[in-house]
Formats: sequence, structure tokens, C-alpha cells
Amino acid sequence: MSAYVLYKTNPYRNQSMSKKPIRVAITGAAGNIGYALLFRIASGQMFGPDQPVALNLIEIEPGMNALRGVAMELDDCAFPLLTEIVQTSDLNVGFKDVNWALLVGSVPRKQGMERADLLGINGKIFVGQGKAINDNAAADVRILVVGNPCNTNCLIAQKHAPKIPAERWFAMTRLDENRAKTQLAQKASVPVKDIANLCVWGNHSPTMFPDFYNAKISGKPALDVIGDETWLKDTFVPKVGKRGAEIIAARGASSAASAANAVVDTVVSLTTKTAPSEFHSVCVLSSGEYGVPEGIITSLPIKSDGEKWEVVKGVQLTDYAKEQIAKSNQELLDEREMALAAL
Ligand SMILES: NC(=O)c1ccc[n+]([C@@H]2O[C@H](COP(=O)([O-])OP(=O)(O)OC[C@H]3O[C@@H](n4cnc5c(N)ncnc54)[C@H](O)[C@@H]3O)[C@@H](O)[C@H]2O)c1
Ligand SMILES: O=C(O)C[C@H](O)C(=O)O
Repeated sequence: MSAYVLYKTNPYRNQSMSKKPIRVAITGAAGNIGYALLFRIASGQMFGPDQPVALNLIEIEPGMNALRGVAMELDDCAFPLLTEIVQTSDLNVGFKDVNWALLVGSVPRKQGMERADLLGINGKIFVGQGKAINDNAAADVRILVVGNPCNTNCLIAQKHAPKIPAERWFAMTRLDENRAKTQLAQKASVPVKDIANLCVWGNHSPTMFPDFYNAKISGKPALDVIGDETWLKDTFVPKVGKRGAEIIAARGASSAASAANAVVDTVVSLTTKTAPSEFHSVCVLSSGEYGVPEGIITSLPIKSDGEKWEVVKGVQLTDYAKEQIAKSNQELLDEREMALAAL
């Protein structure tokens, strides 16, 4: 079997479009999240209805046949914005000239496991991917890590890509934010669009802290609207933290469509202007904001001007919130130590 397989599908189609395509690499493209994600990117939901996209689909060798089927389906959608599909198991080909790298490919956990149990299995994948991104990607590349444990995997890849500025690396807690918003909306019997300022802090693990103190329901503090701090602490927080496990128990497989949706939401939030006074949860490399230890990829409240992002300043944290966030960040420090020792 060849070391890599590269198929370019219709490389010349749709070339008359005036904007230069955004080139997006997706690893694990034939997996469950990949299957829910590619069609949304190709249809324009990630970068907008007039922005052409080229897709670099990356799989391991045993996944290449399934990937060919997925690419055929992309072709059969006749998406006007999709200019090119590259299919490869060679990371140097897959990350060539990409503007975005969505690192999904890795093993999901099974029932009874924690995401951190995957570090030994998945961590090493991100060494080679970090290096290949460093050596091949476009000068403006931005990277979003989804494969678990996503925070520490992101840190591993970042450490192997010295050319790429630290602010271009992200890991995903948007699914947790979306889950938390829905739980609050259902409890308060309001539409989910009425929930704002819901930051999930820390690690994408059961220790994450969905900060209900700063969340707003229809413009009012969530605590006032719900009126039950015990429910928020003892039911809402663990419900959000363990939602991934609840889905695995019900589906027999980890969340896929909602994860793909959160990938789209994360990229949209980083590439469009955030609404005034709103923020979103994204894991970024900490430089000590809010007393968080430096040098971990941790979830913080982020806003964007459409080009650059920043950590929102001035969010007031209660002592309880600070304690929960510190626990989650301690877990990230421990994961970092484990990862560095293993690599
Ligand atoms: N951060 C989040 O919120 C979040 C949410 C859901 C799932 N996840 C994680 O995303 C990952 C993928 O989930 P899934 O449901 O798509 O899994 P899946 O098993 O359906 O698909 C994974 C795909 O990745 C491929 N793959 C494995 N190693 C690879 C490598 N080195 N390079 C390229 N491709 C590789 C596999 O062949 C497979 O096709 C898992 O680690 C899961 O835990 C994260
Ligand atoms: O829980 C998992 O293992 C998958 C994912 O991280 C999730 O939150 O759904």
C-alpha cells in the first residue's frame, strides 16, 4: 500500500469565483464528526455564503476508502463554493497552504472512560500534526483542536510548531457553552437565544465550570431568574460537565453532529465581530489572565473584532467560581506534566 494516497477531485471546478478560496484541513475527515462537519463548511456555513473553500481531507490509511466515499458525496452536493477536495494520509500534503486546520482525527472515549484516559492513545498524533502544520501551512494558519483530550492535545501540537504564533491555537469548549445555554433556557422556559454571557472556564472535562453567575437570561442575571443557587451548583454544573458521557451512554458513540455544530460556531465566533457585551468560550494559551496559570490551553471568555481575538477583561468571579476554575486548571497542569513526560 502506498505511503499516502492523494486524490484531487475536480480541481478546476468553480475557479471563476473572484475571492481566493480559504483552504481548510480536516483530520479524521471520514469519522463521525467529519461526516457532520464537511458539508456545513462546503455549503458556506463556516465562512459565509460568498466565500469559496477548498477542503484538504486527512485520514489514516485504513480510512482512505471511506474518505473517498465522503468526497464522492461532497461532489454529489454540487456545492457552488467548494473549489477543490484533496484526500490524503500524508500530513505534509494535507496541511499544505491551509488557512485553517481543524484537528478532529483521534480516538473517541468509550463508556466508563474519562477524556484524559485518551492522552496516551491520542497525544502522540498531535506531535506529527504540529510539526506538519509548522512546516506546510499558510502564513496565517489558525488551528482548532477537537480530538480529546482537546486542551492538552492542542498544547502538544503547539509545542511542536515553533513558527506559528501562540495566539493561533484553539481548543473547543463551545459545545459545552451551547449545552449550558440550552440547560438554562429549558429551566427558565425561554428561547435559547435569550441566554448570553455564558463562559465555560477551564478544561473540556467534568471539572469545567459553566459560569452561571455571569450568565444572562433575557438580559437579567441567571441567578436572579432561576432563583435557585443550589440547583445551579448541584444540578446544572455537573449536568453540563457530564453531558458528553450522557450522550455516549445513550447513543453508544460520542456526540458528533453537535460537536460539528460547535466547530462551526467556534470558527464563526473567531472570524466575525462579537456582539457588544457578549463573549464566547474558547480554549487559548493562557498568559495568566484571571490568575489562571500560564502555559496551559484553557477555556476563557473571548471576543473578536472579526480579525483578532482577545480575552474579555473585567468579568467578576465569585469565590466559588474561582475555586472551581482553579481545580479545572490544576487538572490541565497535571495533564501537561503527563503529556510532557510521555513524549
Ligand atoms: N472537544 C469536543 O467538544 C469534542 C466533542 C466530540 C468529540 N470530540 C472528540 O473528537 C474526536 C473524534 O470524534 P469522532 O466521533 O469523529 O470519532 P470517529 O472515531 O468517528 O472518527 C475519528 C476519525 O479519525 C481518524 N483518525 C484517527 N487517527 C487519525 C490520525 N492520526 N490522523 C487523521 N485521522 C485519524 C479515524 O480513522 C476516524 O475516521 C474524538 O477524540 C472525540 O473524543 C471532541
Ligand atoms: O464526551 C466525549 O468524550 C466527547 C466529547 O468530548 C463531548 O463532550 O461530547
